[in-house]
Amino acid sequence: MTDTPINLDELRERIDHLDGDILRLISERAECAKQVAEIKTKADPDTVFYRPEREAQVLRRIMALNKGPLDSEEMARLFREIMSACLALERPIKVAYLGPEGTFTQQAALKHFGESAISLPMAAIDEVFREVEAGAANYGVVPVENSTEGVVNHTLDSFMDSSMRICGEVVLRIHQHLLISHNTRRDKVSRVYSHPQSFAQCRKWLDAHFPSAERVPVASNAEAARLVKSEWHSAAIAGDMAAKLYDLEKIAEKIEDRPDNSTRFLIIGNQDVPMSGEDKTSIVVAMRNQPGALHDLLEPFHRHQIDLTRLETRPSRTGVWNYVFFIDFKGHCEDPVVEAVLEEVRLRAAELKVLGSYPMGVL
Ligand SMILES: C=C(O[C@@H]1C=C(C(=O)O)C=C[C@H]1O)C(=O)O
Repeated sequence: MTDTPINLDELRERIDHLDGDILRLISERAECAKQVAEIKTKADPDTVFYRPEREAQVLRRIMALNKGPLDSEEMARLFREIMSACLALERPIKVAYLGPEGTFTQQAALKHFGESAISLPMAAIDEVFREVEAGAANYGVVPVENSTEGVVNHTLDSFMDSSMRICGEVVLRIHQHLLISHNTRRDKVSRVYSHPQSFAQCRKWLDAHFPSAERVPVASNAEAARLVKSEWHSAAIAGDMAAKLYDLEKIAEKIEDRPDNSTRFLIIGNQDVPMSGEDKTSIVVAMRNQPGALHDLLEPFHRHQIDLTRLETRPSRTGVWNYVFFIDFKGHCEDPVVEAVLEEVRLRAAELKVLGSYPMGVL
């Protein structure tokens, strides 16, 4: 900016002018995205318009270019919505998620795909998998691990029986609140509803503030919020989306015991995602039940200096899958070093399945 405006009218005039420019530029961008879609359709009528690796690159570039005063995450969120709207011009993406409406998984789905996506609540994790497998939804969103409470076993188990690929990940900071309805007597709260994971995340806070309230576990935080609506002596622990959906009042905010409480969600789909430059790969490996099996499995990763980000064990359900390990590591399966490691692991394992390579969560 060269000349500094001095009064309110001048500033507002300048803002109107800038808004006109922004509007024109967004429309131009949307025209470009439409043309990309036309080119893609010409090359292949069944093409998928959504490109996770390209979107991750766009967002990373915006964050790197941003000089403030808005912080980079905020700026990336705005661009996330612009991309979401551009993509919806062609065909809105349908995303199945672990419902009901108002859950953190829905929040994760909208954070990843933007508000122009159509989000479809499912009653269980395996239903999310089935909906995407059947083609009724383009993608699915399921929770996989929480920093306080650990792994979501249903999700790992669903991958064992499914051909779904992992197309992305999204990490959400989880803030839990104590919510009441307008007719709850706040001095008479004798019962608290929530999902068991949320109770576990707020255990110390509840022990300190509501030691004698009955804790009633329910299927989701959103369900907890719904129940509170009609009970004058109950409260719910849930997040912002559920609070807004059921119009509840927060009597205590951010009551999670750990300030860094976050949950990682996976995006599942039918797509193999090309390299974005900063990627992760998830595999599931069955090892024979013999001494040193885990060492044999991990040794090639160590030798090739591949950074493991997660290792989980699940009991196998068949004879072949003696020990089943879920491993996440940095790198893409088309990277020659990763290819070499996977080849070595394949020789040592009873079975190896690559669940997908995908961009590391940006937002
Ligand atoms: C425009 C494209 O298609 C979609 C829209 C994008 C965008 O608006 O920037 C990015 C990736 C795709 O999801 C593209 O592939 O470049």
